Amino acid sequence: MTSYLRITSTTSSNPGYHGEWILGLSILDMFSAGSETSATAVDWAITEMIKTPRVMKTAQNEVREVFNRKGQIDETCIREMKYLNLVIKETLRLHPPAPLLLPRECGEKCGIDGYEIPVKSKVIVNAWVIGRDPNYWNEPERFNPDRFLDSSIDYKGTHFEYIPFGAGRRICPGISYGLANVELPLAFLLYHFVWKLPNGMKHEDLDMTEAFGIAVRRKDDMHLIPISYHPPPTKKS
Ligand code: HEM
Repeated sequence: MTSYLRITSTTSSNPGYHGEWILGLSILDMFSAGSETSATAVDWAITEMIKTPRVMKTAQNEVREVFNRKGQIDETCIREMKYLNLVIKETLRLHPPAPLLLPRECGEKCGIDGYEIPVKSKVIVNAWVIGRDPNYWNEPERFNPDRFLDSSIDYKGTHFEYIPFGAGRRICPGISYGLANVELPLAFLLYHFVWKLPNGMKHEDLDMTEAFGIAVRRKDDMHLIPISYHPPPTKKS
């Protein structure tokens, strides 16, 4: 996204000024890089929770407890939802929405695992495979948010076994905004509805096939039945 560099190197007194056009591009970057990735993460989080009802129940209990206690539903409550945060971390481990990050060019000759990587080689880092590497993760294919309990591993690109937002100078600049775009919709979906599979379908039979693309979504849309949740009446003092 060269637009970020160029916006600082041009001024309105400059005859070649393209500031508005570049700003437009930056905003377009935000929408294109930010919406598909966040939507994909919400989609996979719901899918994994439907497949693992214990996790759905725990997350839903937490969200309802916080919202009902606070008496309001807004982003200030999200910080209290520790388990929801674990669910999102685990979702991004198994389903990093941008699984191949951005391509890199090798700046100097180096070696990885006995392979010589010549200078100027294009290098693609597979965050999807790294997140499922049995050398670093116990039962890597299992959706288990508890693995992040008491763990210092986070999204900031310093734990190379977990890089859903990438790492280094090209790390995603939209981490906080991206997470908010996942946390809030998920909290609302968990708060307001009980989710059921249609036609007597069992959660064990859920199809988890992925569709290949820049963002890796579910191959087929998931159909769920939402049943409205009615909060308990508040006690009058
Ligand atoms: C759950 C949400 C998101 C995920 C998982 C995600 C993931 C990523 C990843 C993996 C990269 C490549 C990093 C690398 O190669 O090291 C990236 C780049 C980028 N992301 Fe995000 N992203 C998310 C949300 C957002 C949002 C909300 C925005 C904007 C507001 C955004 C803006 C960008 C931009 C502009 C880049 C390119 C950075 C560059 O060219 O150096 N992303 N993102």
